[in-house]
Amino acid sequence: MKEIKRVLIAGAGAIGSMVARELSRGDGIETAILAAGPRFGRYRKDGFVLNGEKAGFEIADAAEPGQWDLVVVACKFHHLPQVMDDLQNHVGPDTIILSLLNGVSSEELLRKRFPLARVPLAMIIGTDAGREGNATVFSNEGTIFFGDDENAENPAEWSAPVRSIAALFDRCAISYTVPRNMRNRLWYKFMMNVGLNQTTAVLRESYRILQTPTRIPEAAELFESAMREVALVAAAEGVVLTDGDVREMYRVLDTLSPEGKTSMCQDVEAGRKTEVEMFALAVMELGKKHGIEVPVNETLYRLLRVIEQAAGVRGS
Ligand SMILES: NC(=O)C1=CN([C@@H]2O[C@H](COP(=O)(O)OP(=O)(O)OC[C@H]3O[C@@H](n4cnc5c(N)ncnc54)[C@H](OP(=O)(O)O)[C@@H]3O)[C@@H](O)[C@H]2O)C=CC1
Ligand SMILES: CC(C)(CO)C(=O)C(=O)O
Repeated sequence: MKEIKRVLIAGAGAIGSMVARELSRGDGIETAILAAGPRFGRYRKDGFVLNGEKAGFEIADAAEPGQWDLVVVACKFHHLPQVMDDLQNHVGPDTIILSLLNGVSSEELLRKRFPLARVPLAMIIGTDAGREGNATVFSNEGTIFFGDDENAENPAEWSAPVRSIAALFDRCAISYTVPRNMRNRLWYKFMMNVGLNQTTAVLRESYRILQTPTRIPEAAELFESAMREVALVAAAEGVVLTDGDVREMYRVLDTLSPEGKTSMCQDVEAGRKTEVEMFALAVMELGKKHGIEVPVNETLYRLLRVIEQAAGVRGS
C-alpha cells in the first residue's frame, strides 16, 4: 500500500476548497489546487476564503507537469471535459483519482480518459458547503463515501488504493465510510439528487417543502416519481433500490435545516449552469439504453434547460 503524500485538487469550489482545508490538517501532506490559464493568475491573486478566513493554498499550474499520489476531482459535471484536459500532465500510472462529483458517470469518464490510474467510486454526503466567488462557507464537512464496487468488512482486506485513501483520511481527521456495497450507495445518492436537486431547483425552494411538518404533497409526488424512474433504470443496470430507500429519503431530509438548499437550487438562483446533464439527461440516456420510459425526468430536463437558457447561462 502506497502512502499518499501529494494531493492535487481539481475544482476548488464549495467542496474542493473545503476538502483542501481538511487535508491541510495532515502532517507532511502537500496539497495544491489545479489551475490553467487565467484561473492560475486569479487564484494566486485572490486566494481562497473559508468560513471567513484566508487560506494559503499552493496553486499548481496545469501546464507544468506534476506528480501526484491522489487527485481529488470536485468540479461541476460540465467542467469535467476541460478538467480532464488540464489533468493530462498530472496523472501517472500510480495516481489514484477520487471523484466527489454527484451522479454515477464521472468515474466512468475518468477511467476512460486515464486508463492507467486507479479510480474508486466516491461521493460526499451531509455537507452544507456553499460558495460565492472565492469564499466558501460550511458548518458541516460531511462524510466522504468511497471504495471499490464492493468492499470487505475487514479494512485489512480492502484494495491497496482504498487503504491508501483511508490512511490519508485518518491522518487528516476526515470523516469517511467505506461501505460494503459502494456501487449501491452511489446510486442511492444519485436517486436522491435526481429527485431532490431537480425538484427544489425548478421550484426554487428549500428543503422545507419536502420535510414532514411542512411537506407539500405535489412537491413530494414530483420528488418521488423522479426517484422511482432512477430505481427502474438502476434495476436494469443491476442495482437494487427499493421503496424503503425512497421512504428513507424523508428521514434524511428531516435532519436538514429547513432553510437549506440543494447545490442545484443554488445554481439556479445564482444564474449558473446546472448539472442537469448529470441527473435528468443521464436518466434519459439509461432509459433509452434499456427501453424504459422516464417522462418525469424528460420534463425536468426541459424545464431546467429552459431555466438555464432564459437566464442566459454561459454554455447553455
Ligand atoms: N455543494 C454541495 O453542497 C455539494 C456538491 N456536491 C457535488 O460536488 C461537485 C462540486 O460541487 P461544488 O463544489 O458545489 O461546485 P462549485 O461550483 O462550488 O465548484 C466547482 C469549482 O470547479 C472549478 N473549476 C471549473 N473548471 C475548472 C478547471 N478547468 N480547472 C480547475 N478548476 C475548475 C471552478 O473554478 P472557478 O470558480 O475558478 O470557475 C469552481 O470553483 C458537484 O458535482 C456537486 O454536485 C456533492 C455534495 C454536496
Ligand atoms: C445531498 C445534497 C442535496 C446536499 O448535500 C447534495 O448532494 C447537493 O446539494 O448536491
